[in-house]
Amino acid sequence: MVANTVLSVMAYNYPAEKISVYLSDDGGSDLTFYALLEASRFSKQWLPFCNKFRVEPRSPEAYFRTASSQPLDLSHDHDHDQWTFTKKLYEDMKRRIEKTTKVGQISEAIRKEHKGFHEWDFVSSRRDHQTILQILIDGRDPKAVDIEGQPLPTLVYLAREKRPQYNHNFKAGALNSLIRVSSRISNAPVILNVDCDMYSNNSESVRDALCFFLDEERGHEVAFVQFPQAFENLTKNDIYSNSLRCIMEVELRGLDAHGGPCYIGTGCFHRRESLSGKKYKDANKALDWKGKNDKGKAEEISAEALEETSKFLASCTYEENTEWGKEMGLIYGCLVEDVLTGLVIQCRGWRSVYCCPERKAFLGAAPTTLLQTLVQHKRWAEGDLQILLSRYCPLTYGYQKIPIRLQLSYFLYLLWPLNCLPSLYYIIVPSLCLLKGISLFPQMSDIWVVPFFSVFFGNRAFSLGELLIYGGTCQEWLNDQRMWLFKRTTSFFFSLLDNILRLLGFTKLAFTITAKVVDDDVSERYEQELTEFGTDSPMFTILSTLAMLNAMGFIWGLKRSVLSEQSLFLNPFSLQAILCGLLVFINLPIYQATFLRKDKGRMPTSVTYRSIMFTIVACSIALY
Ligand SMILES: O=c1ccn([C@@H]2O[C@H](COP(=O)(O)OP(=O)(O)O[C@H]3O[C@H](CO)[C@@H](O)[C@H](O)[C@H]3O)[C@@H](O)[C@H]2O)c(=O)[nH]1
Ligand SMILES: [Mn+2]
Repeated sequence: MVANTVLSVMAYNYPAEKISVYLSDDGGSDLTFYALLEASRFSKQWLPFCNKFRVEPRSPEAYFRTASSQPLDLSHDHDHDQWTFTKKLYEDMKRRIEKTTKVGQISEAIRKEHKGFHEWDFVSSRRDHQTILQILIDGRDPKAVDIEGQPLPTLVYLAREKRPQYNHNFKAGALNSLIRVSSRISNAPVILNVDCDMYSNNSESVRDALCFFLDEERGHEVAFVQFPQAFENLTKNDIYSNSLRCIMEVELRGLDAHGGPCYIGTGCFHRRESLSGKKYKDANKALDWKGKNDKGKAEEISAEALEETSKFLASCTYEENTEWGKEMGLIYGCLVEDVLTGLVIQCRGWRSVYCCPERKAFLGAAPTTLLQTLVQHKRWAEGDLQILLSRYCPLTYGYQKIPIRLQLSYFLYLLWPLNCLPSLYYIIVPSLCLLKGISLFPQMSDIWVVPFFSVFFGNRAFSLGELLIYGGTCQEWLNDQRMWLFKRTTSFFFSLLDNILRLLGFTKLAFTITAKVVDDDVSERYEQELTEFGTDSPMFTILSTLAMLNAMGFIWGLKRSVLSEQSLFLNPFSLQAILCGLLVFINLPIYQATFLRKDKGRMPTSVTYRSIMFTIVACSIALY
């Protein structure tokens, strides 16, 4: 995966000598280093190949998967041979990397191939090691050329120093190390940041982004150009609502109109100055692109010397008593460091741009199980609420710095966690009250039902329309509704709890990396759009308990409204029963997973027992 990410960005349609690619390996693994070494060798074939055949996308894996047979327009036999040869080279490389990964360690023969492997003699664990900095391709070196003699981009491997006693600040810390190290080695004025689970899908993106930065009238105001996140592993009806279709297609465009999209962590081009803490006004004077572009003082010294002298920039102690993480680079202490950093940059007077070219600029891997999605959203929601409660709250921090429209737009996300409270209320209370016989809503014949209905159905119809316009399906909309429900009762609820615990001083931040590898039978169920439970998690206990509660409420509701003498319109319980009915309908996959399914992804019996117990307790309290 990493090799493909790297190759895809090395192969941008842009002069290679102006591109430098840095890989940050927070896992500090020699296997990753090995994969990068293989990629650096293969790039000598791959880059000219991409140019010649106008390859798209430029991740070899993705390209050869879609173009598994040769393109038809190859004119010469020679071209055919080159195409087949490159494909074979790629497959050989892939096989070697997979074999080594399976064995789990680097063989002696490979270790001899590069001096960099010796660094791992001193690595005691992935949480405790020195800085490892290796320049695999030195773009300044006249010998660093591809098979056609054209220059190659610089390629650098970095595993920053890790020590157990230091706080590493997760991704933000990794990016800040990269910013410093790259400023010594290449110091390019524009930085692209891509997650390791994505690849460039469009070789023109660099040029697209530069169009905004270099715009004669307004380019100098632009701090970052954000591309939407898109995923290649979604199912037909996007069962876990991972496409974030509405956010990417509607909301971020809206933010763009209000002063600029937020920074969403990946697929984003930054102006280096905006990341180094400069205010827009100050930076403006220093905007001398040509002068910055040459490699400056690094020109004379050798790659080894450059490695040695740049290492300290990625050490644990470098940031002590500096503004890094506070005013400079990405801001620390927040689980959505990206959104926070984007907000701070905008408040310094810069603007940002949202760029959605027809051909997707980046494609990534979305979570493939329900639990992964819920955990990911818990992390996001937790970070969002953190911003809301911190001194960076857009309303106060952004006051008179960014337009009020933009301040309010941020609340769209920052209020996610608090959303769990009304949702839980509407899920729990009406059901319990049905059991007890308390009527909450007016009768259907009452005039007050009109505003209630129009808000509820108007809102749902609107979201359905939005989704359909942007290419979704009705089933996808239904899945989306279900995921909203699930996220609100679990992810958002837990993120709220965790925030409270953190404010009370009980817990520390933990970044749970979104898992990427799953078993074959799990991915098979994902393809079939079967909701995956299968593990015993408190999140599932909540979902299952609520589903049972709603079912009880619905049964009682039917009894109270249908079996009574009053007509549906006059019965005080009918609205409550309808609400429970809707919830039961949306929860159908849960009942199915609990009572009908036999596969490994069904609801674990432990969860079922526990939730039956909770439901009985809740019902008895309500009834007596
Ligand atoms: O200690 C860490 C943790 C994460 N990462 C990197 O951060 C990226 C994102 O992590 P991932 O597990 O893929 O999380 P996602 O939930 O997919 O990330 C989304 O949400 C994050 C904010 O929580 C953003 O930073 C990401 O860009 C966005 O894709 C990956 O490239 C990781 O390698 C680190 O370098 N060091
Ligand atoms: Mn990711």
